[in-house]
Amino acid sequence: MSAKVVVSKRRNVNRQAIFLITLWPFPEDFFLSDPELKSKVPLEYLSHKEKYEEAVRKACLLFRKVIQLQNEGKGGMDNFREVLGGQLGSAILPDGNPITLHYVMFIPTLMGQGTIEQQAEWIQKAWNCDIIGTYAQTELGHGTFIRGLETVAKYDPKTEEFVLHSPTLTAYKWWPGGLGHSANYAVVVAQLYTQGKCHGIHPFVVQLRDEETHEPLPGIKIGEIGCKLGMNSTNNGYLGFDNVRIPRNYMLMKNSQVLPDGTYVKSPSSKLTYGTMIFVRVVLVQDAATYLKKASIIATRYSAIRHQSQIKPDQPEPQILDYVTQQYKLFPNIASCFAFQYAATWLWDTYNNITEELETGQLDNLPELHATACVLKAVSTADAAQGVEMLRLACGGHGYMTASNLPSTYGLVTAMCTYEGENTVLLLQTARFLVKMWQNKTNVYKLPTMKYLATALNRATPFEKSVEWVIAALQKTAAGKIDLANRHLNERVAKGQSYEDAWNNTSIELVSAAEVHGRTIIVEQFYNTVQGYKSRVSKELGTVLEQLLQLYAVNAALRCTGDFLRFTEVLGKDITVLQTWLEELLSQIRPNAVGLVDSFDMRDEILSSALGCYDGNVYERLFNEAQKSPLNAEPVNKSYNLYLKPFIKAQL
Ligand SMILES: CCCCCCCCCCCCCC(=O)SCCNC(=O)CCNC(=O)[C@H](O)C(C)(C)COP(=O)(O)OP(=O)(O)OC[C@H]1O[C@@H](n2cnc3c(N)ncnc32)[C@H](O)[C@@H]1OP(=O)(O)O
Ligand SMILES: Cc1cc2nc3c(=O)[nH]c(=O)nc-3n(C[C@H](O)[C@H](O)[C@H](O)COP(=O)(O)OP(=O)(O)OC[C@H]3O[C@@H](n4cnc5c(N)ncnc54)[C@H](O)[C@@H]3O)c2cc1C
Repeated sequence: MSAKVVVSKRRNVNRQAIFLITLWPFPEDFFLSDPELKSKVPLEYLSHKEKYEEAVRKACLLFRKVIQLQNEGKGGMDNFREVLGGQLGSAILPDGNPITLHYVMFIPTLMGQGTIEQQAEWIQKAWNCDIIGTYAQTELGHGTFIRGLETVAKYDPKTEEFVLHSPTLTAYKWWPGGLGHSANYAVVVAQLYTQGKCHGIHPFVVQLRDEETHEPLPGIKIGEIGCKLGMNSTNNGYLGFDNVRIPRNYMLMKNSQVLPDGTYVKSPSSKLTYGTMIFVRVVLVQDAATYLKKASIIATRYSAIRHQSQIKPDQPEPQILDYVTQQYKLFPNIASCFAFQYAATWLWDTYNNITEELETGQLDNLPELHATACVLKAVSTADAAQGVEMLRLACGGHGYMTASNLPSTYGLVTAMCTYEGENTVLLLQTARFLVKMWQNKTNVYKLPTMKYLATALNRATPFEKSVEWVIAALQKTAAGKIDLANRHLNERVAKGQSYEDAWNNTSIELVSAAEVHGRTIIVEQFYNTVQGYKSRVSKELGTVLEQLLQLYAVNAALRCTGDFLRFTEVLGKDITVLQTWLEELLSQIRPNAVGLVDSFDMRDEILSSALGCYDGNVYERLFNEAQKSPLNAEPVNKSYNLYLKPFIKAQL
């Protein structure tokens, strides 16, 4: 990963804004210049079935090109990450990729949960795409509470096979990407029974379809779940089993095993089964940054083009970018792009370090990684979804056009708040960990993202207009909220409630405490990154990064004013200083706004937006896109003579 300075000079605003980005040596042109990866007809004018068929065509070509690059020694996992992620991936397949799960969850699960022998058996086939897999965990009746999953896998020692069965309709797998018509294998998460005892959920490799004819195998009931808010080419499917037999060694046995006679060998930790879910949550923070960057570019460039109303009666209509309310919609989201990018990079490095430890049997840091991945996925995806919607609204009617690509981007980013762990549930997971740390304070000193909890509660944080103060105030607020929630938990238990009831009755506070903890981590990572860059970049870049950091921090503080007044020494007058500081920063960032989003370096083909093109020819592009509507192929539609005309005549 090489960091370079990209200088973006906008001719029509004649300003220089530079932005430090991490450049992946990724050959975008190799994909974007391929005519076969372009849609002949805008997707929105295809049928549901045509959209899926077009997505499969493109996905196969996309991955064929990635494998070609790999065979030529031009990159490996990074290329997959680029074509699967929210940048190039969603540009080529804006309605979702039906093969994503093969790479994002099927292969990682084989690697994370399979023995060496099983990896040898399955991984090459999967990498060669001899088989296409998905990850089938969620059921019609359960998505969050995976210990409640109903699909069963009963071991038959006579034949040394597992029998998979869906005892109820709610046991049907429901949601897995690519499951409907694309994948022919799946990792299926099921309740394992052997020797008459249930040992909880475990992962199994199951063949779903014939490798030649793609026909569903006997006992397999399979299909797609229908239209959704977005991602309608992802081919999310359903899967029911009617006593389907698989060999014993189709149970992924890295962590726990079933011996030929049916003896169950327990895993060193039941949590290791959850490993795949951490990986995706970690990469989703990067995707949240990517989708928010895309929407920020579109809305900021459009705001520089759009002229509307008057600020002064004798003046021409200004760029809407000059309205402070518009700047308030745009600039904090631009700052969030940087914040989530830096948090994603830090989390990715942390994940890789801890995953290496897990390989050596060291589980100490797994709980903190889980808690941190949960809260950063929840906060970044929620903020990104809210931000994309705010940026769409900032573009007025044209933001509501499909041609703006903002509705589709919203459909992609808002799904992230649900999949890979619904956000509230993940925040509660983080809260569970925080309360445990709080109750057992000796552990807190060791954990990097937690050590502030040891001192923050009793530390004086007199107000000052600085990022350092905001971080200290957020930390003190997080500690105060965890402490208060813990006290309310104990009070409820003392009044006779069970711990579980007390937990449920305190859960609003617990979720809120976890969220503030997450924001503390994000601001601190942003701060650390900027401090690290300042000595290595030009003064002007350092100034811009500092402005963005301050904007992100002061906006985070203003979102917490109620809690700040409760848990820190801040006073009402200090909140006024924060508000004024925010307005000063909006004005300081205004000259660099377009340059900053330019430096996200997303080409027009990636943006796929009539509003966000680099040349700014918004109106011509909107009008040209309108001509692609099939309705415009003829001046009078047949419905006139069939319905309208008789209707009108009948009224005369
Ligand atoms: C490459 C880039 C491209 C990106 C493209 C992306 C496209 C993506 C496409 C779409 C893809 C979408 C694909 C999909 O959507 S795949 C389906 C995703 N589904 C989920 O994420 C389900 C969410 N539910 C859960 O995670 C569990 O059921 C929870 C945890 C909520 C409850 O469960 P349970 O009832 O058991 O909870 P417990 O509270 O008793 O916890 C028990 C203990 O376990 C620990 N624990 C729990 N979880 C983990 C964990 N994960 N790692 C490590 N540890 C973990 C926990 O701390 C606790 O420890 P302790 O406190 O007892 O010590
Ligand atoms: C686009 C998309 C793609 C997906 N892809 C896959 C896939 O490939 N493979 C797969 O296995 N799954 C997949 N999923 C399913 C996804 O993982 C689940 O939707 C998710 O885990 C949430 O579970 P659920 O839908 O059952 O919601 P529920 O768990 O029923 O949640 C519904 C509501 O109940 C609340 N709730 C639930 N439990 C608690 C609790 N303990 N405390 C407080 N509130 C609670 C939630 O906060 C939420 O508000 C996908 C989902 C989507 C939207």
